[in-house]
Amino acid sequence: HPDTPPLLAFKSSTDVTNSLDNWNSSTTPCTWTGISCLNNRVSRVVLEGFQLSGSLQNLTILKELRVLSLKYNHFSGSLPNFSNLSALKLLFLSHNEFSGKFPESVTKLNKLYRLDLSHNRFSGDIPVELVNRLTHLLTLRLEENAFSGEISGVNLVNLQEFNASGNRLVGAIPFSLSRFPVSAFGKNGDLCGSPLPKCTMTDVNSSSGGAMASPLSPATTIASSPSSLPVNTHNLSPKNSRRGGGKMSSLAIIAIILGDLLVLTVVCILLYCFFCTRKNLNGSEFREGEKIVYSSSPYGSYHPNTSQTGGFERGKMVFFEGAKRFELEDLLRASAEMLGKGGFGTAYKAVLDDGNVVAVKRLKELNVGGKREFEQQMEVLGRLRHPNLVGLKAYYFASDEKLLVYDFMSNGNLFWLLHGNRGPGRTPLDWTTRLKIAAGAARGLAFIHNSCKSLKLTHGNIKSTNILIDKSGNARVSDFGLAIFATPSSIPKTNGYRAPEVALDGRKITQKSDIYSFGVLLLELLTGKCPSVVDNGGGLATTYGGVLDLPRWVQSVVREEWTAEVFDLELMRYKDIEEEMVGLLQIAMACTSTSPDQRPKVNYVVKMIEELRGVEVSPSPDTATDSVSDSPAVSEDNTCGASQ
Ligand SMILES: Nc1ncnc2c1ncn2[C@@H]1O[C@H](COP(=O)(O)OP(=O)(O)OP(=O)(O)O)[C@@H](O)[C@H]1O
Repeated sequence: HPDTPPLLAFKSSTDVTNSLDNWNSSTTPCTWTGISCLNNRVSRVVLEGFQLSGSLQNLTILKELRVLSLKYNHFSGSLPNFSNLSALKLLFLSHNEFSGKFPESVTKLNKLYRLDLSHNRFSGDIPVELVNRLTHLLTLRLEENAFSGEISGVNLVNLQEFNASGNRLVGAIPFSLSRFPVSAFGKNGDLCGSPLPKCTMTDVNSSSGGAMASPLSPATTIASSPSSLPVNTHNLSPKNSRRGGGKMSSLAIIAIILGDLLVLTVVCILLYCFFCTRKNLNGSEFREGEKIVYSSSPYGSYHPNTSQTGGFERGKMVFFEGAKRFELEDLLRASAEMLGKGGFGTAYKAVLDDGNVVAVKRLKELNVGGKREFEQQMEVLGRLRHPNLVGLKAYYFASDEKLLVYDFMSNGNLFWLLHGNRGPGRTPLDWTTRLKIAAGAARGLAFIHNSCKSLKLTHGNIKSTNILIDKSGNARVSDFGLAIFATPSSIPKTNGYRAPEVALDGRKITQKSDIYSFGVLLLELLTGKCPSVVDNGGGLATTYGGVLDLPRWVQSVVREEWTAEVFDLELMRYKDIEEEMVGLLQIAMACTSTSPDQRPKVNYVVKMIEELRGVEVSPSPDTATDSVSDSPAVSEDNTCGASQ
């Protein structure tokens, strides 16, 4: 095994008491005390309190290492160069006797999200600029060392846990750290600013001997972005601000003016490009805020006093019970904005003159069949009313135009919540919300599956863009029942959610295949990975038809007994949720069984999800009244009635 030699060398140089007695070359290291593997490479070394001493040098060639925890040992000296351990996510070295400067090589580990160097003998300045590169960092523990100098330039927005008490730090506490308790800064040289008392002239003077003498670090002095300035203005008294004036502040002013001019120029160029592009756009469909988006449709020349529109047949607008009525003309007059294009057509948000907001789906050429067939299907769909479904309010049918009018969901879709804006400014999707969405979507699907026993209704296209979030934050399933109109191009055979029997044998969509898609959706919630794109990160992805096969990937990781590895990094910040995450993972894996017969029925799926936490993931009390539609949920018989 490639990792055996470095591990045995590590044992021989550090394990004087022979605590690691089953470490020998006759077995694979994956079975040794404190070692776990992923894809047959050592991914985890957890040796806490084993009385080990000496150096970590031999561990630095374990390239696949993700977790290294050596708390409560007697390791000493400087840390070796860790930059080779580029997969490292968790590094716990507390309660040892490490010394020397802050280990700069650690700041190159850009996947790191927990770093604990506390209770050692590290000293010297903290290289703030380098530490700021660790943008994923959730934990930074440096307490009980001998670090000195300033931390005023620290800017780690994602940090959940921070402690620098028991050091020799001085100067202002930056704004990004001011949310941590007083205890995180206690027993230091002379720190000041929130949460500690305000900085005074003396604080500034006393810290001026350090390497970063002024609380105005060079980086913040030249920043023209307002976000980096409150750190200093917030913590300094006006007197101190004046003191920092003179040469420095005129330089700063010039830098700010130049920066702002640059920003202004870029904005002007962007605006110019934007308006030029809009001018050149062919057709009106893509223009936001325009009165009529359907101008390429026959309605462009519709005359209200005749039943014909420029040679086209005038169709009829059919409303479902409880939906507020409006005329087709109202819809055509509405200002509209395109929400997106899907396999079945284009969706628009339309604001009617009376302020009512609806979503209009303009179907493209589909396998709609005749008018009667279309109407029958709409009658079935229009009667489905449930707090976890997006209600179909009305439809319009003419030979050349088919429109579906839905309640508009103001909080976007699950795809965007999970994958949108994955970067520094992202708001993470917390675990409770994920669980609530999973439960809501399961209930919506259950209502579809149960609503008409004789028809065995299916959704046919479960995926994260079809799980919308209403104004109360509840999940609502949309786009149900359109799959029967699908043409080969409207739903790709392999979109990551497709059950294998449908994708490979072309068998028809069933309730069992819906359950498979729902299982993939649960995996998407758990892993944060997008099933409909090729995953290029890490070489772990198992793909078929060019897209990530999320169930197969998860199974391969779980088989390696490294279940924790599948969960979305974003979820690592929440404590005590492992049990619920593993519970939901088991449900997802049952739903994505390759054999349709082994997949659970939807009622059972709902029950299992609800039992993960109980009442908290139930719909909020105001859900029922949140529906834009006034009509109550209909009975089974009503749903079947129209289509039989
Ligand atoms: N009722 C609605 N309220 C708010 N947004 C909606 C509504 N219906 C659809 N959308 C959004 O409009 C966009 C396009 O939706 P659409 O259903 O046309 O395509 P899709 O979901 O990407 O693919 P498919 O056609 O395969 O379902 C999506 O971002 C979707 O979330």
